[in-house]
Amino acid sequence: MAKVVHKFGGSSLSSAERYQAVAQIVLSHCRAGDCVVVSAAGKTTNTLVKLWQSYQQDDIQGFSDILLQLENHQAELIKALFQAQPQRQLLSQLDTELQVITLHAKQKTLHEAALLAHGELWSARILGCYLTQLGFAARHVDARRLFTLHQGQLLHQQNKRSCAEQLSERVLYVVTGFIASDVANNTVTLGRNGSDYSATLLANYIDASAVSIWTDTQGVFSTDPRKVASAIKYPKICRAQAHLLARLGNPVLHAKTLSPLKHTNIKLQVRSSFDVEATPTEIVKEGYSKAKRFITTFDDLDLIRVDALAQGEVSELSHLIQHSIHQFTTKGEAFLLIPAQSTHRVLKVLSGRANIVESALQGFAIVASSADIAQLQTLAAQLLNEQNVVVRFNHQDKEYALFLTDQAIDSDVLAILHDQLVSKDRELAVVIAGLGNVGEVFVQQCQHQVARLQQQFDVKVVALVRSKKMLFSANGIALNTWQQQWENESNTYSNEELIERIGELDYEHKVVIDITASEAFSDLYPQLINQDCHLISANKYAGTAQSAWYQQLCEQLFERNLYWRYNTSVGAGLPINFALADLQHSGDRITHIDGVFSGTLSWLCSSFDGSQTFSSLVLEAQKMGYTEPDPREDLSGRDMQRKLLILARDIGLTLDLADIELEPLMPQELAQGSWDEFLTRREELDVFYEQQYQSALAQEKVLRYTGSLHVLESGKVKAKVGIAFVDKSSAIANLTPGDNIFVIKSVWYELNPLVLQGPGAGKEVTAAGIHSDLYWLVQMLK
Ligand SMILES: NC(=O)c1ccc[n+]([C@@H]2O[C@H](COP(=O)([O-])OP(=O)(O)OC[C@H]3O[C@@H](n4cnc5c(N)ncnc54)[C@H](O)[C@@H]3O)[C@@H](O)[C@H]2O)c1
Ligand SMILES: N[C@@H](CCO)C(=O)O
Repeated sequence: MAKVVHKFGGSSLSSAERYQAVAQIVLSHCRAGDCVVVSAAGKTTNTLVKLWQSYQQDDIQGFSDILLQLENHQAELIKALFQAQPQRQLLSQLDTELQVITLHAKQKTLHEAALLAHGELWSARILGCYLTQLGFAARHVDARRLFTLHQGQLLHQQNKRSCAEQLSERVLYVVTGFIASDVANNTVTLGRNGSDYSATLLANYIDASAVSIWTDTQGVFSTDPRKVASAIKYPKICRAQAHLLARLGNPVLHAKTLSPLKHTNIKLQVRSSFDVEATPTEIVKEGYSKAKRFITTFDDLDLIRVDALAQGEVSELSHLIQHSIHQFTTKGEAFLLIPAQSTHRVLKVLSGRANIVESALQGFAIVASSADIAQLQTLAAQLLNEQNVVVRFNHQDKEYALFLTDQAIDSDVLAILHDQLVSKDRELAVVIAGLGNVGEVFVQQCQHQVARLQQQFDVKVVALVRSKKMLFSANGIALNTWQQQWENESNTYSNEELIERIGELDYEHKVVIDITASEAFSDLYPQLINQDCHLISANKYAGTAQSAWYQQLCEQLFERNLYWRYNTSVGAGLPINFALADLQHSGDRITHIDGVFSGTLSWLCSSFDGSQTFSSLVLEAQKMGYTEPDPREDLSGRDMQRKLLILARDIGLTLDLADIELEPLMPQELAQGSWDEFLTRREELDVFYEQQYQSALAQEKVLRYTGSLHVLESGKVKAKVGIAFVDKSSAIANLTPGDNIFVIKSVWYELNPLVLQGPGAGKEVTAAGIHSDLYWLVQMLK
């Protein structure tokens, strides 16, 4: 079973209550085999650093005071969490360790990293024992036995083996963060945010499926939420943007934390241990999240120009000063942004190769998609000018723009920048399934139509799905070059992958447009609804599924506040569903629906004059894109039966297909077998049709295929689709080939019915009808 690594930072473990809260999280979120990585409790590392400094300064009194402070804090935690024997044992272990520290200090043999390691060792031990006390099989582990470095480089193969050997039992392992050892068994630390790094490293070594970083913030925000109340918490951001933010010094994630995940599928999330119910931020792989906008601020930085930088030099410097250093090149010159208090150390290392360009700078960087960055930079410059903020240095890169200023960017200015620059547009991700006759035309029309919708809503087509392959791009597919993108980037997929990828989309709204003729695809609707997708269907299968399934689908949509539009499933682009809905909204009661609801059958019956065989006309209708993929769905009357059922359900009737009588327009025997077999027997269809045609003529009538639904006084329903011989002068006899006609009677339209007539099939009108559904969905979401 896939393992998960959970990491709890110091703030999550700052008191006995916090340990108890963390233990509850572990009990509800972890299983045997998972790992929990812990930092030192509260400010323990800072106190240990002070202890080290007093040792170095030979401050004996200071040393013993700080040691006592540490002892009191740890003893307080132990006494609050344990009793009797476990308490005595933990206190005695603590006492022994403090005595060893005192002894080493006296002997002048203390080591900095080994001293700092105590913070994590104590938290792992306390949490491990506390979980055991609660009955959870847990064991604390010293990460120095798992992670070994040689000359500053982690020995990945060896570490992977150590993890496999030492973390093989079905218990929960509570592992120390931050620390490792070198090949001579000396303690080394993994640097700033080292525990996060330990967690992702461990996840890589044990092939975990996910890492959760539990912290005191709720996730990753568009800007500092303590300064800007309207900061947006993003449920998903992609790794590249998280990495860029980290390089720019944003404190939520460190660049190093992300590196062990680089070529893996391990999921990473940042979530609050103080608010377990809050939605976390997931850091997802490229393509699984669209680019977000951020403003990250800087304080007290120096800008230095460097002659030449060796490979890896910036990360070494960054390690030295325990802070991210942002590096960039502009006009052929290399620059570094250094926290002012560390500039001296950096310049010393770069000895003579660097000089300060600007000092004591404040400022911010806007991070956004490359398509937006130039426009955002111009807008930011204007806003700063309006706010009288002087820009001392400014740099635009592919995915960010940097503004270094004299004054601090206070909360008011930051709020203005955030309001103007960080998009809060409402967004809709569109997934289009089925690129056949109608689907291809729909995508063509999308170019123009999506551009129109963009004026009201941020609409992006993010996936094109055929039966075997799909093209998925969370940032949006370029509609003018989609065929090319399809050639280069489409992939085979399974339904599970499709649902998972749709679930990963971090858009405010999502819609799946089903232009397939596939029952199997409509079977996915409940899963799509579970992923919060609205639905638009040209496909009739879900609308005509068994009542129980259909009802449940409608309830599921209702519960999740989702919309389902299916304008084109009856009458192609004709607004029949609108007409029925409008009548009912105005208090009317519909009693009769009669007419011709099949474009194919309308065209066939109106076009047939005996000059060519009926089956050759069927093939022509197929070519024109009127028929279902298998035209027998039309000839059997099944397609029209489906349409009548959809209309019946629209007027509030609980019917199933079996409740609608059906008379086929072809011999029953031709329904079996493949389409090719049908073609070899097409003469049987011709003979059948000719006979019906002649019978109608003999009665001085014409042959049509019609449907009718009557709601009787008693409330009983009579519904039928089948062959009809109609008067030559009737409206149905004189339909333009391919047209549908709906004759609606209601309480208010009783003697003079409401009639709706027009093309009932065809690629263009149907595709346009689906666009109408998309338009109305956007209006409903606005
Ligand atoms: N043709 C019309 O005039 C018209 C009018 C109204 C409604 N419709 C409905 O629109 C739908 C499409 O009609 P069409 O004429 O374009 O049919 P089509 O057969 O030309 O196209 C359907 C496409 O869906 C694809 N497909 C099948 N299963 C799939 C799956 N599981 N996932 C993704 N794609 C899949 C097929 O490969 C095919 O390319 C049908 O449900 C039809 O009833 C058509
Ligand atoms: N085959 C269908 C397409 C529209 O649903 C028809 O001819 O009416």
